[in-house]
Amino acid sequence: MINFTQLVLASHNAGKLKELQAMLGDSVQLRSIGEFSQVEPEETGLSFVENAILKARNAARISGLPALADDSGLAVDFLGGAPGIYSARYADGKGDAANNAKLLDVLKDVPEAERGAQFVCVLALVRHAEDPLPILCEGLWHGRILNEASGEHGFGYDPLFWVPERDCSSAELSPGDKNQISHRARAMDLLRQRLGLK
Ligand SMILES: O=c1nc[nH]c2c1ncn2[C@H]1C[C@H](O)[C@@H](COP(=O)(O)OP(=O)(O)OP(=O)(O)O)O1
Ligand SMILES: [Mg+2]
Repeated sequence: MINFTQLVLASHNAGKLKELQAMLGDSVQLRSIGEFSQVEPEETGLSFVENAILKARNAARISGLPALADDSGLAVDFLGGAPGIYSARYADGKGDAANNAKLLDVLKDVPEAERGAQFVCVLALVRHAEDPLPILCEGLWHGRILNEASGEHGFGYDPLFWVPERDCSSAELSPGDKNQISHRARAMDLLRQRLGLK
């Protein structure tokens, strides 16, 4: 069993760091790749898995530490799974508010029954940059896209994502509640099992 006490998180997204560190607890310290480099790798893969591995390898190479990457996004049924791996770049890199505005606009005449969507999270863990056997864990979270933003917590598309099991938006959940049930929580649960942390 590999014993990780320090991992570099291959992400420049502060929301992910907060959530993943809260899920891991004190046994593993996540260090942000921002401590080592501000340069973000180009996400050239065609799948969440490819982009997660690419980001993890890049962070391991730069930091010299084992690296965890999170590639995630929102797959909207009506849009055939878009924006998917392009979720962060949906409004051409203009950020979360612009991404959300674009999604609301694209779906503006779509009825509730056709607004189903999933958050997707793939976690990739590599022991070093050339690791031939990355650990991969996936989590999905089913919900639907609201007609307007609601809630202040979380990040990204959280204000637009209706969570049926809680009858509120993902941004209306407390951070602790979101971390129990989200796509990221499900992927992290599998990762902890794989690492023997539970
Ligand atoms: O729990 C979530 N709640 C709301 N939105 C979320 C969530 N999880 C992913 N998302 C959205 C944010 C971003 O639009 C895209 C991830 O894109 P993704 O490339 O994986 O992350 P990123 O560019 O923000 O940071 P980085 O690549 O440095 O890890 O999906
Ligand atoms: Mg990204």
